[in-house]
Amino acid sequence: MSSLISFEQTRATWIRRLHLLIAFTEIPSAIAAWLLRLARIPKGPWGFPLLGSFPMLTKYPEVTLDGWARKYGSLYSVRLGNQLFVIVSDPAIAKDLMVTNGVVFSDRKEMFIKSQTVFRGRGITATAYDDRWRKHRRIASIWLSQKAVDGYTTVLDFEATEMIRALYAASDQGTVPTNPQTYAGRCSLNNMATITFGLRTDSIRDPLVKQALHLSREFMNTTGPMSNLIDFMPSWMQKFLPWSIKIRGQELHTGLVDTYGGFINQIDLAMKQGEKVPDCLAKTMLENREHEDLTHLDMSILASAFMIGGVETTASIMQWFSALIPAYPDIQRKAHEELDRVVGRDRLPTIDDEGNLPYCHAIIKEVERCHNPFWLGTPHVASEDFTYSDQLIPKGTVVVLNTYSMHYSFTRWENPMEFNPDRYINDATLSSASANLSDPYARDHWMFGAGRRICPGMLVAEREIWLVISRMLWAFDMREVEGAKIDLKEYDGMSGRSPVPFVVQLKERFVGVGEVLKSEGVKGSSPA
Ligand code: HEM
Repeated sequence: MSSLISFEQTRATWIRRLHLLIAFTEIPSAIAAWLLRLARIPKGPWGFPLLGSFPMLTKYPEVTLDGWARKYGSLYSVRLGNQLFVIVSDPAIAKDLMVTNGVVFSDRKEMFIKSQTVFRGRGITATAYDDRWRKHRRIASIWLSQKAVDGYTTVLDFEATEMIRALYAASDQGTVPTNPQTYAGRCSLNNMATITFGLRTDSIRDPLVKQALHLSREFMNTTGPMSNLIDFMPSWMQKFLPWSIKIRGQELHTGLVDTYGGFINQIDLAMKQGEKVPDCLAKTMLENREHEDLTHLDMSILASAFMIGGVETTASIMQWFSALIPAYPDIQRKAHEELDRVVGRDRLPTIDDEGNLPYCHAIIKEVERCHNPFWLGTPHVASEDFTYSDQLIPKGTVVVLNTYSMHYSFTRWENPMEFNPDRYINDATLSSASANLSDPYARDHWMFGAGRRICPGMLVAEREIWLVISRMLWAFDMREVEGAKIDLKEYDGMSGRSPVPFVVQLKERFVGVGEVLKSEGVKGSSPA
């Protein structure tokens, strides 16, 4: 017995040292995983309760969590450093916890990098479930409600056409292999910049495109929900150790405040000088700053949440669509046939056509199922002890929605790994409506999260994505470029995913595409 204790004690000491080693040196995950395996970490249905699973979760944590879900079931726990996580991989459990018991499961963890360093406890997404969150979410809703989105759909329409026209010009009748990623990024950026600041960029060469896309990419690369060991270390370690990620987080914070806080200052000055300022989020915040008690930092970070939450995300779906679709000529043919029949060749599809184009609508849902940019969403936190199915979820537990397992579920979908829009052909709902279905197994997908913290930008996101993808399908026959295979396995980003750089051949689908794009360009004008 005593030898067992001393063996366990020795082992525990070694394991503690091993963790310190990892913490101090941030050694590559593969070596760390090997070392932990040598230390014979105890495994069980509740994951790795004592030792932490960080090294197994650094690259594509969703894949590891999916493997564990298949082994341990739809509700299991994992410990990373000092933090307990519960991983939810089933729609009914997700609904029970995050929707039905939303009063308990709507808090956020104060992540050291995302919440404390980059967003400084602001920006809605990283805010605790408190009065500040309610206030900021209410202000954001003024610009994200159905009425607001209806009001600026002309902007979304204009930017989608602009994007297709720019791609048409760049690809030069399909002779120039083209990477659509920056075009998609600029389209989403212009939409959000118009809504947030009443401004837009004129071309992909505008310096703001580079700066804004860099900031949102850096955010995706530094704020993974399970990828920064520093987030799960004691506060003295966070404070005093020289973590490289800390410097990146601080630089990102400064970049956001300089860039987006700078626009707020310009708008403030213009308003004080009596100049006409377009209606936008920044103007709403400045007009209400005293009444709502908003500091410059509050406004800068709220604006940053729009410029991050609303750019990389929608752009990512447009990019995944562009990367996937060249491999499916039959699917494109079916979409083209539907577009010819319903829309014709004299005009572009619009928002009003969506209900009459079920196959194109299904393609979008299927892209979102197969390539959710946020596989692990933004985790929620239990604000009190909660017992579920006889298992205690202690206060402070981080609850992760494992959408990877839910989207690739063999129980819900036939051949889930296959890209097949037909599975959604009878689902005419928008995802924002599908999220309210009472049967959680009937929901289309979980890309926008769940419960009280569900993405408030769903309505605008869905419209943007529809306008761009339906128009790309209308205008182009998209093919892979010979010798430039598109990689769908690897991807960029820690918290949000987008494809690694690729090129496609964009051939005009029929003679006359250019004429329609030219005339639609004349019809539309930027409201910004
Ligand atoms: C494809 C596009 C988008 C995806 C996949 C997406 C996904 C998400 C997810 C998963 C969450 C966390 C939900 C949860 O906690 O359960 C979220 C929250 C949020 N999203 Fe989006 N989003 C998208 C577009 C947008 C847009 C266009 C905006 C516009 C400003 C936006 C603003 C926000 C904000 C402010 C939050 C924080 C909500 C809160 O914590 O209360 N998102 N989003």
